[in-house]
Amino acid sequence: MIDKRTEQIKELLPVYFIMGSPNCNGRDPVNVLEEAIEGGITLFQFREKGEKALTGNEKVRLAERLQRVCQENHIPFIVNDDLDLAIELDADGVHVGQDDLEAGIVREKFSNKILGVSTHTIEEAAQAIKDGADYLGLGPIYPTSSKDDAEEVAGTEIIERFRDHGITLPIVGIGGITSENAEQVIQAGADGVAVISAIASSPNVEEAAKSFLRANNK
Ligand SMILES: Cc1ncc(COP(=O)(O)OP(=O)(O)O)c(N)n1
Ligand SMILES: Cc1ncsc1CCOP(=O)(O)O
Ligand SMILES: [Mg+2]
Repeated sequence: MIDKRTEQIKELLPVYFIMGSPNCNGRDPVNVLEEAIEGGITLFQFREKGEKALTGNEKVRLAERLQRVCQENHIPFIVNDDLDLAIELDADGVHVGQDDLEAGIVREKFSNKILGVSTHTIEEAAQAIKDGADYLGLGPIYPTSSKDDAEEVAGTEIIERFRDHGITLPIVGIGGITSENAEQVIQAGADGVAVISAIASSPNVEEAAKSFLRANNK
């Protein structure tokens, strides 16, 4: 039986927008986020990484501004990697990968919050599920220029493989996803798509977000 929490998490995943200041082409990330919300994004992850990424107090201040926008619009605010920041801000959740803090430790220290885990193999997924993950991030599905240390491109086959192994946890595909290929990701068995550049770098952020909603038939 699929429980209520799983259903609630699935509802959040259709258009999962991820960004930080390096992804916004010099624009104020607050404006970019407001436009993406206007376009219908369903979840937001603050990922302050890459060239000229903010650190220390500046990072915290930006996170607070973005969190406020999320709160005003009832969009859950997820923090990438940084559990201390998530605890400090009382964020709605954390996303960790295989090189980050162990998911089990995050679950212990940040119980009752949303926990997302990046996995690339069935074994990693089994461990993430044991650790209490709420959803799995699978990718990169397609080539991406938003993550220097990305693993090899996995294609939509990785999603089909996880589903064929009986993994029923909510899944979001990530990496090189555009409104043109998003439907294939959903058809492979994902509950949503996680997107950086196709929304953050778009000349029309609101329209870009809307185009993902259409691709997901939402
Ligand atoms: C939704 C989602 N899925 C996967 C990732 C990638 O996480 P990770 O492998 O830890 O890489 P970084 O994003 O930390 O560079 C993600 N952030 N979100
Ligand atoms: C964070 C991350 N993890 C795997 S691919 C990726 C980058 C996704 O960015 P884009 O949507 O611009 O390809
Ligand atoms: Mg990480």
